[in-house]
Amino acid sequence: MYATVEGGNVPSGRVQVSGAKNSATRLLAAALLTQDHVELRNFPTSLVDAQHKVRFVQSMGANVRVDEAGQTIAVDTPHLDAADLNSDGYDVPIRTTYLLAAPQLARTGRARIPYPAGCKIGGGAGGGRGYDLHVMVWEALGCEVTETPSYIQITAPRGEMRGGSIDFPISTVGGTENALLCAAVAKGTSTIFNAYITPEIDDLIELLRRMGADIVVTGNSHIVVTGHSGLLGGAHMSVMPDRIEALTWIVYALISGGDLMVKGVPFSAMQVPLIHLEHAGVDLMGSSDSLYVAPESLKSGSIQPFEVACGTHPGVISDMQPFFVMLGLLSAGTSRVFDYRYPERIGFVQELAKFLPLGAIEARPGAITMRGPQRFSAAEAESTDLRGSMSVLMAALCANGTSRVNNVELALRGYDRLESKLRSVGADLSVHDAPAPQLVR
Ligand SMILES: CC(=O)N[C@H]1[C@@H](OP(=O)(O)OP(=O)(O)OC[C@H]2O[C@@H](n3ccc(=O)[nH]c3=O)[C@H](O)[C@@H]2O)O[C@H](CO)[C@@H](O)[C@@H]1O
Ligand SMILES: C=C(OP(=O)(O)O)C(=O)O
Repeated sequence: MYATVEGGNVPSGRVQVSGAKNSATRLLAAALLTQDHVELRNFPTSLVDAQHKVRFVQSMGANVRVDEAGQTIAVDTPHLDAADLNSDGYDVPIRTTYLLAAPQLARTGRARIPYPAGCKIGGGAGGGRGYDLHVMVWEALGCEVTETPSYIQITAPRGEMRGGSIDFPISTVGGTENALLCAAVAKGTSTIFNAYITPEIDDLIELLRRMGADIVVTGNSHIVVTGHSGLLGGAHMSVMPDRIEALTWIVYALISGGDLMVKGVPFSAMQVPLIHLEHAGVDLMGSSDSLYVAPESLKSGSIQPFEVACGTHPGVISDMQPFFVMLGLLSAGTSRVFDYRYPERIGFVQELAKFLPLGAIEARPGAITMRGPQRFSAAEAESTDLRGSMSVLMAALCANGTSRVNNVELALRGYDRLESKLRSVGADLSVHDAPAPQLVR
């Protein structure tokens, strides 16, 4: 899949932020922890990651009805089992497959899940993204874990998970989510130490509570879950808006010189990133859920050079790193972005450099330097990861002329209805559902 971009159009209009990928995909997993009805509103139904997960849980027997127009899904799961899938059935290119273990374990005491995939942004032992902490969660709750070539098998020898103590050695989003789901249906009490509670995990806790789970949170890292010893009840809930998408639109408006009304901004989930924008000289005008971004938002007429370090919430999270890089390229001087969480998340820089003069940007693990202000020139580039792909698309949208971005499905993993949203504000991007044609030189 590739995108062609006729760049240089200045965007103008209103854009609605969709439900968050990093909430929706785990709420869908939680929705399987019951045989009753669960309805998820503000669900990003066109998101590639959500579609993969819906397809996989359907193949395991869940009944998921998708209402695209209403951005809602309805989930009923009287039966769920992955035991009959063939090995191709486990080829699911998303990260959060580990969250599909708890719903199977709660029903049958055994589970098979695809290996976690997702963006190749390093981070784990050996350079890949690890899943050892998920194995740790299952084992802490009394399960045995076997890794086969096609899938991971998890078995609760006594037919159900038993409450236990889970002490994370690092702050882990996925690990905390997995621990919550498993502990909610286990027998007995589980304690999660050094949990990492992001806004999306607050969403997950809220849905689990609505489904009847007993979860007590103390401070921001200690959770006690009194297990239900089996499945929970039904519930309704709305997925929180995507804070990374909100930042993406704000930065796009700033670097393109456009004027955008960004609707559905989750302010409380992105206070620190917004403070960093203010420090870079951006004057954001907003209402309770919207921000208006226009050339007048730049108090001195330009973005001021800045340094930002990405870490854990409530700070600037690593998924926002490429958008601060884009902002730095437009700043009046040298800006730096440090990524302490995913230091190897720099692959996109060499693709972005194709749109820029030599020396405009350079990267080493954990640190990216931008020398602005720059203008982008049309180019052909590859997508390296979700946010990197989106930042390259942004460069193409700002460059005069025709650009091509290959493997754009990576961006579509995280941006719901991207093509139509861009078109609605006057930008010209077309997604082609075919392999990228060879370049004729
Ligand atoms: C689907 C989703 O929500 N993904 C987000 C989540 O990823 P994800 O949940 O994978 O990130 P974690 O917070 O778990 O990872 C933190 C660190 O722990 C490592 N680790 C994690 C699990 C494990 O079993 N072993 C291990 O070594 C990771 O490689 C990383 O270095 O948080 C990342 C950091 O904010 C974001 O970039 C991703 O968008
Ligand atoms: C890295 C990301 O997601 P995932 O963990 O799903 O690969 C992302 O959302 O930028």
